[in-house]
Amino acid sequence: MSESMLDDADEIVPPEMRDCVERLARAVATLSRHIARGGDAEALDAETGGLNPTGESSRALDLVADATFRHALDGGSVRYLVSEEAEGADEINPAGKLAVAMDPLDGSSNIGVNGPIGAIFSIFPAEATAEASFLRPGREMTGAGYALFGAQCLLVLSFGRGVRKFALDPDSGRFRPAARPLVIAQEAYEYAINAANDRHWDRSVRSWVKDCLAGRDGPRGRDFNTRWVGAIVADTHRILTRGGIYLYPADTRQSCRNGRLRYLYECAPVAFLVEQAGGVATDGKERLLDRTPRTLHERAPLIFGSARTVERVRSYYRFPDSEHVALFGTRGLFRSVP
Ligand SMILES: O=P(O)(O)OC[C@H]1O[C@](O)(COP(=O)(O)O)[C@@H](O)[C@@H]1O
Ligand SMILES: [Mg+2]
Ligand SMILES: [Mg+2]
Repeated sequence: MSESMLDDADEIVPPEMRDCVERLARAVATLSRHIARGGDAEALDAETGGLNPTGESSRALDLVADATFRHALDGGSVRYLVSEEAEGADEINPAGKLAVAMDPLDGSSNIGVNGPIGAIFSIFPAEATAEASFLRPGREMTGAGYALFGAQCLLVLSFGRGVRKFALDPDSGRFRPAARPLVIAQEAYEYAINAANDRHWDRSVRSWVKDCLAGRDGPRGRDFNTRWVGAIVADTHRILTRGGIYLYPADTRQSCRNGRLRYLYECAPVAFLVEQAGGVATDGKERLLDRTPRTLHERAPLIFGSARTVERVRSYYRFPDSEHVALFGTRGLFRSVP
């Protein structure tokens, strides 16, 4: 293997995932350079004329990212690869022992405005077929991570023993680990939701948001803050760093009846990282990682973040709104639930 891309990789990355992670890290560093010297954001953002498997139009950078990761993984320890940009799973090395599902470029709508974008992936043990490798409960993944191309180029990884953050040092071209693991605050008063979808939400979500918006004058008795980056990787990173909650629930739009984000390579890796950082990820009713997708590009509702804050939203799903205020409002019986 060529020189490691990550400092302290021996201590942080399990041996069976080392080759895969080194290759992913190399692809991230390559992409970071490509984005930085891309010059004209319009060129990276150019529509290719093609649609991805979930019907969204692909941008030039989506395809560059997809090709960069494929090239980096070629001939390594990954047997099967699923990408947001390709319909089926590809067998890239029959001798490989791992299966990787990825969104090679997340937050495509931010490309043209030089906003935060990223890449996100889950790693499973490869089974005899691609279906058996991917169409299984998310909790069976053995690793997950994301790259965030923001003011810094970051790589955030978990292999089931906490969450570690690395920053790319542009001088050495290597990823340096942060001293401490990422841990999510148990409670926070900042939420992320695409409020333009208000009229499509169900009663539980609408009444939770309504109570947050009412601030200190409402049943919650305190003011909230909102944030929405439009790239799940960047919204996740903020929550891993300073707490909060993110919601992309199912809604009444045809395309979002089962949520907006794709389970295998958006919801599930986020859920894995969030749980490893001490947070909670749910579809509103069930633990996200207990879902088993039936198709590779299946969508799922996603609510995750600070444990007590997510628990509060779950209570809105469990109780009709009037009952809810009586039980959990400022003067309710269970005032201690945040
Ligand atoms: O702005 P919208 O359409 O509500 O959706 C936002 C969500 O869609 C996504 O951008 C989808 O990712 P892609 O850019 O990979 O298609 C999420 O990262 C993000 O949170
Ligand atoms: Mg995405
Ligand atoms: Mg994408």
